Amino acid sequence: MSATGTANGQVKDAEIAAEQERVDVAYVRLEEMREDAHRMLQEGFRTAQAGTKSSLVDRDAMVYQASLRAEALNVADDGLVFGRLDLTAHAPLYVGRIGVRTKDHDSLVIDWRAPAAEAFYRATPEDPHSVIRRRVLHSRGHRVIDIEDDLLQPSLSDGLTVVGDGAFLASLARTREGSMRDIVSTIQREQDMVIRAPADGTVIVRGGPGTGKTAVALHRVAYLLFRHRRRFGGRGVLIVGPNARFTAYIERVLPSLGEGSAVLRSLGDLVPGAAATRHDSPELTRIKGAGSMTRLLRRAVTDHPPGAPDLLTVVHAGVVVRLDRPRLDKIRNQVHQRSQGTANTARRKAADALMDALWDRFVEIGGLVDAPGIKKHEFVANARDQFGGFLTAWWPIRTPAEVLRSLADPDRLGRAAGRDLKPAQIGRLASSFAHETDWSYQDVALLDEIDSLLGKPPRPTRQVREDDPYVIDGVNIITGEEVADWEPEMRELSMSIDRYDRARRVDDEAEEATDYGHVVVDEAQDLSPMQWRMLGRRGRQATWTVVEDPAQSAWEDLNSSRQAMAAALGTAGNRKNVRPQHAFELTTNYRNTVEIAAVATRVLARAVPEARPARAVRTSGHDAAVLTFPDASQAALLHSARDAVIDLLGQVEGTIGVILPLGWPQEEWDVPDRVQLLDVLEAKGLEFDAAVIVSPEEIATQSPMGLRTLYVAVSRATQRLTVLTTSKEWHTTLTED
Ligand SMILES: Nc1ncnc2c1ncn2[C@@H]1O[C@H](COP(=O)(O)OP(=O)(O)OP(=O)(O)O)[C@@H](O)[C@H]1O
Repeated sequence: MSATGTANGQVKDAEIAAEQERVDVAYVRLEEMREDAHRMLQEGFRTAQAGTKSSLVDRDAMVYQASLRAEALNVADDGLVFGRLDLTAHAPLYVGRIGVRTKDHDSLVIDWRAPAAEAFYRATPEDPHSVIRRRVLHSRGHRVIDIEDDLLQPSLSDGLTVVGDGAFLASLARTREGSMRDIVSTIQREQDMVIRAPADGTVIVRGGPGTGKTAVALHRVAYLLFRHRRRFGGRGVLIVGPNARFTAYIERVLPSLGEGSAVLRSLGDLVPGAAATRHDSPELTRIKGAGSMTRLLRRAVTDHPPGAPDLLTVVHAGVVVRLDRPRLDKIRNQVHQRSQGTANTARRKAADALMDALWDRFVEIGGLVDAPGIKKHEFVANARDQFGGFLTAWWPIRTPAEVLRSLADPDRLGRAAGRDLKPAQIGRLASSFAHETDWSYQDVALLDEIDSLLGKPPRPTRQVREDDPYVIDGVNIITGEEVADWEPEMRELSMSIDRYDRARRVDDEAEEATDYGHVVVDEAQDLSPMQWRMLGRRGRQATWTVVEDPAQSAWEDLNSSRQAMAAALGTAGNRKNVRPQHAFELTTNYRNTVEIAAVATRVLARAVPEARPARAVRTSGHDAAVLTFPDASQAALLHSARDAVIDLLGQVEGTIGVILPLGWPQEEWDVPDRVQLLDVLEAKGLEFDAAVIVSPEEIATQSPMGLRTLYVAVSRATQRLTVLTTSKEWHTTLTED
């Protein structure tokens, strides 16, 4: 039965009041659960005072679990219950942010991720999953303010009231506050299929702008951590987005779902100690991102390091033994070949090889005639004392940053590049590495590659090994570590320090775990092969969720990138090892109004003629404004953009994004904080209530994938879009079908 007319309001109020009673009961119980969690936390701290080592470990685990729980319970306090299902053969079920049970373990609210909640998202009139009526409860804090019903089996609905007036569509039109929100109460069926897809292998999600790819990927993380906590909670979940602006935009979603344990990183800050601050030019991006950089970097790591000596001289029994540069180079090459390029780890091998070569040379030049009967180990013991300093300079322990900076020398870069690059490219690439203070996004992937080629530096053992041949005058010349002749108690102490260090390293940011159980990659269409290699190293055993829209790709050579992606995900290679892959497509655009989507579709038709646009569902009655300023200068266009912003400030309440071509000045405007100026690459994945696009003609032509980048720009707005162009032709392109 559908309530109509003035009665509608009263019926609805009565229904809301009834739901409120039910919700209040859940909140009372939630409060008790929070008290329990706090008691557990305190219990944990009391155990700490008891003080034995094993109780400390128990304490840590207990406090950790209890604080996670307390956090999740706090988060659930806002809009705890958001759904109700009336079923054919079961009492009504309530769906909420977390599961709530009575003291006797009867279910009051089921967690949205639990199997029983699936029907809330999946049921349709064609496939009702025994649901008669689905009801969404909209709340503010503890108060239910609106309800919206869907009747799935009208023939069975006797006695059920049906109310609602399109609150879902209305919720899509809400004002944006600058950061993304969770969508638990309104997840759509096709989105739910992705969120609950099998945990094995790889899930690939494609869809146009605004189809909820990012939202869905984040909810999938919450789902996986809830259903497979042991598996994914232990090894960790990594979420990677394109840039720091984007990670700041999405960082509140998981905490709002009670999930604080996933690691969120941008492509620019995946490598500890190297934060990217800029994008390279399209040409340099293409060079640095290409898979052939692997070869170049391997050669750079195995080359003679800058400043390394060209001559080793030792004197034994009056015999002068020399190893010159060609001999030294040969030794270096052999050691690298045997150690497969992990240069830092190979220092001990290098020391051994030098010793062998010195001895061979000593014999070769007749040393045994001058010092008859001398044994190799005597010669070696003597020679070692003389070559400690040489070894540190000739085989230095290097950092990735030093190696990359060393390629600012065009000769060195030319040697490393071999035939992979043209001379002009070498010059431009070399000067890009001369930046002293800032790395580019692509540089970060190169640093990571170098890190894997260098391997870990030899680790100090903190144990005295008097018999270690490389301990000279109390210093281990391989690791650089000082070793005193410690008393046994000291040895004991040093070992426990070591244990402590290892334990601490787990939550030390600089040494964070690099092999995750699950990796989520957002905006994956933009990744270069080198970036895929960087991600692959963080998920060697991982399952993956990859989210992308090829039509928004800024990366030119999608094919090479696809191969690198398959290698990272373990979906390439022979059939036996191939991990299963589940592909999904999202088809509804929840962000743009129909009017804004129409402009985006016109750009898409030029950028990727064969692509199918997603379907926008919300009409606003406001067409996009495409304003033409023939022959306007950059300054004049920026001035007009500012005027457009001032107009928009009166039209929308939330955020306004001014999207500029790459390299345009992002000048200071005297405008409220809700206005942001950014370049097109920074706009990836973001959304604003209103967007102002400046110079589509320049965005479209300033890189080979410019049209696709423009497609990103025009699909950011939820309510209003203004475009400023100097070109009549672009005016026509954007306004006429
Ligand atoms: N089921 C839903 N209920 C309510 N809002 C939704 C739903 N799905 C998506 N949205 C909203 O639509 C907007 C776009 O979602 P999202 O940013 O995840 O899209 P996307 O596919 O990642 O877009 P892009 O490709 O442009 O990065 C967000 O504001 C999101 O909250």
